[in-house]
Amino acid sequence: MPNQLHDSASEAKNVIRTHRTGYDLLLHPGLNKGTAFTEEERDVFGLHGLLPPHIGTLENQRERRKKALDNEPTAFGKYSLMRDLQDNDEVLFYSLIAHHIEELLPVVYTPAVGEGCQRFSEIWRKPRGLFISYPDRHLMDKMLANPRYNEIRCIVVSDGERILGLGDQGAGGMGIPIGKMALYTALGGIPPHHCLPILLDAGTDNQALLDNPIYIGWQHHRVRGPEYDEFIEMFVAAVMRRWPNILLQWEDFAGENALKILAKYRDRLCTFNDDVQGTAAVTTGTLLAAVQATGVPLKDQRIAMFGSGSAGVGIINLLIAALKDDGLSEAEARQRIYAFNRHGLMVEGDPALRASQMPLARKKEDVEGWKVDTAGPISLFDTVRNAKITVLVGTSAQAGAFTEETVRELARNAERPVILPLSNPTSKSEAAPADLLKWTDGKALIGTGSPFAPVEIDGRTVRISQTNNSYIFPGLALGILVSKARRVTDGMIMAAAKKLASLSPAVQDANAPLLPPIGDSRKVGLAVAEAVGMAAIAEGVSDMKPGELGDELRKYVWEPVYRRYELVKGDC
Ligand SMILES: O=C([O-])CC(=O)C(=O)O
Ligand SMILES: [Mg+2]
Repeated sequence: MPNQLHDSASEAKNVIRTHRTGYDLLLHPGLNKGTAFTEEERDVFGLHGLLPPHIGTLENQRERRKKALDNEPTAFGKYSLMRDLQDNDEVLFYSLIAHHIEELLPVVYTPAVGEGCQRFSEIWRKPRGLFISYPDRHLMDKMLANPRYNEIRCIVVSDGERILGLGDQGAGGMGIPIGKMALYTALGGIPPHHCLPILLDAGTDNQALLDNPIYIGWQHHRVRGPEYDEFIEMFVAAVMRRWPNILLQWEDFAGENALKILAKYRDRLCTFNDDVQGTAAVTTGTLLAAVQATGVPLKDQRIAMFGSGSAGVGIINLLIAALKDDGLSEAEARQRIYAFNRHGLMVEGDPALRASQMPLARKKEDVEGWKVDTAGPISLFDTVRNAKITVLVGTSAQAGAFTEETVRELARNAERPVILPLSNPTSKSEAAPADLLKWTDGKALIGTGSPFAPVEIDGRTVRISQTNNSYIFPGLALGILVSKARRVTDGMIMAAAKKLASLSPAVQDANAPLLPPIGDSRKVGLAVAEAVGMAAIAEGVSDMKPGELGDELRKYVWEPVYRRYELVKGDC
């Protein structure tokens, strides 16, 4: 019997061949069809009696689950139901999402996933993905060796230290790799059995978790310094031994670690950090679209980057590349950007600057002669006023940081100011779109990190675009996997950003939203994947021929439909 049949399904066209029968089959979320097993399959696989007599369809099943969701009043309750469904029947889970994408993405992903992580210990039920804790680090090879993981091609890994804007959630951070990989499949069409979410449990400094008797993680303060670096190194080495061609996505590591890890590993394997590069691509893509709508080229915009964690640094680096594409030199490009840490505008000589922030600081002479209201670090308001900022981007996790005074000042500098409060989840957003539109007389072009309802203003309805990396990472991953890219280059990230910008409704109509509707995310994912694959080929990190890519993409993409099952006799 071929090895891949040993512990997972092998798909040949629309047939699944498996040795599992009875209870064992029904308990496997990748194989379970519930009441949709046919009469013949119930005979062959020994399912009679384990299932009620009704033979259902995927449509019946969706209806049943949708009713249960509709009856659940809270977002967390819905999240919990969807997590259970995913661990019970993956085809049904993805089919339900595909049919209600606008409604269910905010349930399985941001913002509900935030509370899902905070309360992960309350709802932990079944194994999904891998928990690798620091005390178990010497068992890594053994854990990864399980034949269940033979078909894995991509991993999303977190250490739970900076979960969205919610800080350290310890092992509860596993909700994020699970949620991101759900979008790999839902939006990128990546087969679920190719995906492995991993949580590296290096402890937690969240006291509430350390004190909580039902906390599922390692109840210990975070391991830091050389021990932490060694833990990450052991992990990467073990992953590369097991799957030499793996795609490894880093997610929600604390800022300094995120940047350090990315710099250390990006030339050693096929890897990217979504908070650094995915967020950078969606933000740059949105800005490229927005500037077309404003009629003022990117090189003539003045951008305030409020927040300089992993996302802020990633965005600035990609924006500099985009400004250079627009004809500026590196030095001129840097002059266009005003970057903030939590104290204020970063200016050279400030002892509070971290190493990664130094290159982002303004020169002292840039701010000399500014009229400022407050002593100490320069505020966002004073920067907007003095530097005549036209674009405001927030990655600070400081709710309400874009105040009325600041936004009204911004509106004096541009006919159509661009405002992107990107912090997640909704409770951390730097501003609410309804306020931004009110304070700018409806003129602001807005993109938010979390989903927001449309806003009524001056008799029109403004749809709010969700500038979330979900427009990028599923397609980026798909493009990488299909082109068999060996590395993730800056050119591939920029190609994703530009492709997204080209799909913007605002490019056709300056009053339309900046990004395509969430309901089109799957189409966006495919388009981004193709652009990424082409860039990988152009940059020499993929050996595929450009003409082959489209066909390979279409062949690879997985659809949530039930397949016919055949029993394979095995010795296990
Ligand atoms: O997950 C999201 O919605 C966006 C993201 O990566 C983050 O906020 O860390
Ligand atoms: Mg993230």
